[in-house]
Amino acid sequence: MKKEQEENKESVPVLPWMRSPIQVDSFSNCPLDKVPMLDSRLAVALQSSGIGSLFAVQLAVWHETIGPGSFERDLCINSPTGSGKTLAYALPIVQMLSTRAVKYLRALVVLPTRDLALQVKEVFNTIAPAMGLSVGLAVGQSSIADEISELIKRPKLEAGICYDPEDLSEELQSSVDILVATPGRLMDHINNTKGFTLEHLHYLVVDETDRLLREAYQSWLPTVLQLTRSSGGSLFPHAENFVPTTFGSIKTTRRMGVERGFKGKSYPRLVKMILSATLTQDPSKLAQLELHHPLFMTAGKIRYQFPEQMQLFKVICEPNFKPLYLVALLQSLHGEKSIVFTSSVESTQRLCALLKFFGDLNIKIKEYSGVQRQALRSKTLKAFRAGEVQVVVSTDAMTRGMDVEGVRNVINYDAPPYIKTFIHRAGRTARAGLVGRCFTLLHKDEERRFKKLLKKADNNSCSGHSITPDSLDPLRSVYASALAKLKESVESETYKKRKAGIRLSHMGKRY
Ligand SMILES: Nc1ncnc2c1ncn2[C@@H]1O[C@H](COP(=O)(O)OP(=O)(O)OP(=O)(O)O)[C@@H](O)[C@H]1O
Repeated sequence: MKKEQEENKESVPVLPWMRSPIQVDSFSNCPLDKVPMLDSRLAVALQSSGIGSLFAVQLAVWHETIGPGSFERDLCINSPTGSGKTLAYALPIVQMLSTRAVKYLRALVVLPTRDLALQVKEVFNTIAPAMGLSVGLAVGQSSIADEISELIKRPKLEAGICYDPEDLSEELQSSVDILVATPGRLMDHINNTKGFTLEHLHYLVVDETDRLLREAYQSWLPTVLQLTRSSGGSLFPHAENFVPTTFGSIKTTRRMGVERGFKGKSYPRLVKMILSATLTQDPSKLAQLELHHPLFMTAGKIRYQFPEQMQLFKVICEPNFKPLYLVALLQSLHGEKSIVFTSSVESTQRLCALLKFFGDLNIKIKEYSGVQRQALRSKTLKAFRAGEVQVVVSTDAMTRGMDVEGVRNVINYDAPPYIKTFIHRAGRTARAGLVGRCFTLLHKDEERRFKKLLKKADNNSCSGHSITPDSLDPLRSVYASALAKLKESVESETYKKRKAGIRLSHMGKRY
């Protein structure tokens, strides 16, 4: 409810700087050889990963960073799902850091989940090595010891000499220039890892900002800002080791009324880039980021947008027969890669079990949710990416940012509760300018609410998609037996759980 109020309240931005944004859609795709000042090594790396031109948002951000904008302002980017926001920030950061003389941790990218962080690291991996830069990951995928050995370089010690551990910690150095992290593991390293420091940080990217700002995660944001804040003298004591590029440096002139006390003075500062397809416009939330003379970049007039190539459909289902409609719909899609979203872990588990009891549907279906082990989630994603799995039934754990090539359909098995959820779920398809379809299964009495929800977004025309009796009727008897099997399996599981619970409570009494 609170989120819904926020969505309505924010339709006209309160903050003056948000009312005159840079319109991203006034830019168009630009071939790499026409991108001003793009390092030729970067162009080669991009081309070898199949990228021949920059998308609109990438060019717009390039303009404000490497181009005339010269990283003068912090960037707040609201651009639709699949429009290429990751490269939009990765490219200028990599190009800027390529001239660095000494290796320090200079760029930090924070994401809300492990899978997203892994994905973003892959993007950096396609361009950073070509520029001599290394990228690290702090997400808790491996043990903390393994992660530390990836992130921190130890000095080579001479055999036979006794070293004071305190002296050694002074000599520890970062092995990476860019770190992609989730807040929890980031805080672990800040608090406990010897040699891990943010004192040389020049770039902070907060991807999926609205989601990250909603969660406090051990006060990660105030901590990062505190650790990178000026302490009176030079903001970055080792800034002299950072050689500014010929394209513009991150030395910036503070403006009066923006940061008091720095009028006319120029010095390096922490550059922030925040991004989302549904960027918050709430002043109190944005204030937490302590933005420097922020520049708002957005695509289109309405904040919530479905990708242009997205087709929206609603499927009206008979009461109690939604699973039947889902199966008929999946069959009509003939094994195209699809994601089915449900409203909860329990709903995901039950729907997956029910689909299995339907017998051989000729479609490989897997479950994905936040309560699964990371290894299992990664395995599912890998199989889905490879096309070995055609349908993933997921909770909203897959809603944001996940980029799986070839997803043609998103199916809202349970209607999305908020427009933000709808935008992010639907945005798993129709990415990078490709076509995609989003189906929402509804009961008749949900239709009005759904219509209201859609009105909040641009590109919102939604057609009816009917599932014909021809495709439903042959499935009815299988459905009845699948339901009976599910009921049986749920009852046996409940019985087992209850029994285990009784045993545990007995043990509790005994010990
Ligand atoms: N210039 C480009 N040319 C071709 N493909 C691109 C280009 N830039 C990005 N892509 C591809 O577009 C897809 C979407 O990019 P990305 O994941 O960065 O989108 P996004 O805007 O961050 O989406 P979301 O809001 O859902 O996180 C990816 O598969 C990426 O490889």
